Amino acid sequence: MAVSCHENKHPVQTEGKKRVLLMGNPNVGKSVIFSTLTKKRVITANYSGTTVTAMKGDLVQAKPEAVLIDVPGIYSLKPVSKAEEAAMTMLNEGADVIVCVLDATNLERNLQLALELKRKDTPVIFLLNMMDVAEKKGIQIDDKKLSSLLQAPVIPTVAVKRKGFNRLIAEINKVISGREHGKQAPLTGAMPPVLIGEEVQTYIEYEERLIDKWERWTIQPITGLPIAILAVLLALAFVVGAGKAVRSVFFLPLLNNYYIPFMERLAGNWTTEGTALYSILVGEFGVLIKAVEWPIALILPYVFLFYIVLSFLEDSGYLPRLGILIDGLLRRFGLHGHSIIPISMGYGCAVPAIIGTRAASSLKERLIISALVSLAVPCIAQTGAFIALLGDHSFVLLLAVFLVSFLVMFISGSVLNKFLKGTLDPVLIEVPNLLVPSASALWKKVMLRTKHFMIEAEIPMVFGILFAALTIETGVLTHVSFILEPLVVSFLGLPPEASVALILGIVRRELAVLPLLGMDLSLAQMFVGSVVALLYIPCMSVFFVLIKEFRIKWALSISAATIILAFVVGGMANYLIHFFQWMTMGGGF
Ligand SMILES: Nc1nc2c(ncn2[C@@H]2O[C@H](COP(=O)(O)OP(=O)(O)OP(=O)(O)O)[C@@H](O)[C@H]2O)c(=O)[nH]1
Ligand SMILES: [Mg+2]
Repeated sequence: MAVSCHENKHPVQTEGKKRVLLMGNPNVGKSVIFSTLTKKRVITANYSGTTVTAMKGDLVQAKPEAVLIDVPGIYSLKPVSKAEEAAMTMLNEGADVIVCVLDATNLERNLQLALELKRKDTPVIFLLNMMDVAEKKGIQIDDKKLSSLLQAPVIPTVAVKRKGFNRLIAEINKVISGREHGKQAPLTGAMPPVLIGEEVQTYIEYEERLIDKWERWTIQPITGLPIAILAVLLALAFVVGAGKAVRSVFFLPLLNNYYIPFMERLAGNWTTEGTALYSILVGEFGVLIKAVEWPIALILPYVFLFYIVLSFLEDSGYLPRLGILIDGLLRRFGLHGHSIIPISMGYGCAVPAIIGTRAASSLKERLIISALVSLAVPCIAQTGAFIALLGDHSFVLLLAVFLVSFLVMFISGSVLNKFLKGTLDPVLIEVPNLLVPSASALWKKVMLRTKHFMIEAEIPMVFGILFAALTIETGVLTHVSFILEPLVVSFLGLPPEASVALILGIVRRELAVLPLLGMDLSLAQMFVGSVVALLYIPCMSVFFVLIKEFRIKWALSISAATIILAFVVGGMANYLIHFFQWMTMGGGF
């Protein structure tokens, strides 16, 4: 039996359990099925290339016990990206059964891979997913006929509503228990996908819905560009406006009126005001205060709101549409429209953005995206810190920091495109169906990401703050500031204590900005400090991801380039501001 021969092939990964592979084209619903059938939360989104590494989980209700593997999406068995290579590795490691998910709204294209998988020596169960969307688009599929043409079970499903899942589990159990094995003959002389499609599909007249109209409007440039501008502005207004409101109405009063006085009283019970311990606990960088104020009161609202917006854009299928509109612009710096997806993710956090580049088809493209995201795309935590620093003083300066970010991205992208070897493969951007995001899926994803942020941010933040408090109290910082003084004071025009931001910025990007909040800075100094922080070295987690994804050579080169650029651009900003100040004060010609 094929089952036993596979057992020997992968004893480690599946611990003797049966191995069920979930395969199919990108963006057909594999990860939704995986999350439901394993109770393991993985990220799903309405664009191709969401899953870039295989995920494993125990298949609930499987008899005998089985492991379900969510394999990155592939179009054919010839991999063109890192993610697709990972998919092929999973397939080559063998399986007891393959569950091949087909998108019912795109049957012909999906059948290409279906036929390739069916020619393998492993039983396949086909799922005809997205049946709800197909129905609304007037597509009817004769699943029984498809089943006889493919010589395998075909189960119509609506993954987001768990429709068809009982039958799926029953079919999987039949195969892995050995009851049905052998019934499936390998496919020989099958019809080409187009003919199968013609044979099993009928299109019926259907009334165009509003969402169908939006599908057209969002990609035609004449309507698409104003929609894109409106979408970006709305997203910005929502994150910045609602974030500020939540902070000032809820978090800051709670913090200032209750939390800080309480902690000060508590510290006062343990030690007396003025001692080093008191300062370390509740002073300028008091760990009891800043470790709550910074990540929770200043940053968390923005993180939460940003992930609502990003998840909405992801699940609706809007991002690839935006990608099509700015494809021409992105091609100037060696990228193409689909790169909008990792770049948008980078505005949340650079780590998943860099990992997400595994879906890209060339190393050059992966490197350019990763470099840009590490260099000039502020993560949401850092953006929150910019809003806290600049938002209350000058909205124009806040926009100016983002303008610098775009300029640096544009220039460094063009330079990298010129100097990095390799060509840009002509990639067709797949346009997914526009979907109305499900509120519960959206909520779960936002909570998952916010939880990750809190876990990732809080520990380094506590250590960073503790480090700052200790170095200030022991006087070490004064010595370090002295070494950095020519750079920080003379070149960047910042006060000497701003060196603490540069030191902490190594730990996390927002820590390169937050210490500036408590300093008495002029608007010019705030702007220069923000520009330096924006471009300054990627934080530690990003650095380690760069090493893992590329080689240490690239991680070091990207980090060195960012440090140099941060100081050069920051210094230039300082000199330019002073030059203009001098001119406007009558010193000019
Ligand atoms: N309406 C509807 N939406 C679905 C259905 N199945 C999945 N989706 C949505 O389709 C999108 C893609 O789902 P994923 O599970 O991320 O797709 P995937 O196959 O894992 O994609 P990759 O990881 O890119 O290969 C998500 O926005 C899902 O919510 C379905 O049956 N009906
Ligand atoms: Mg997936």
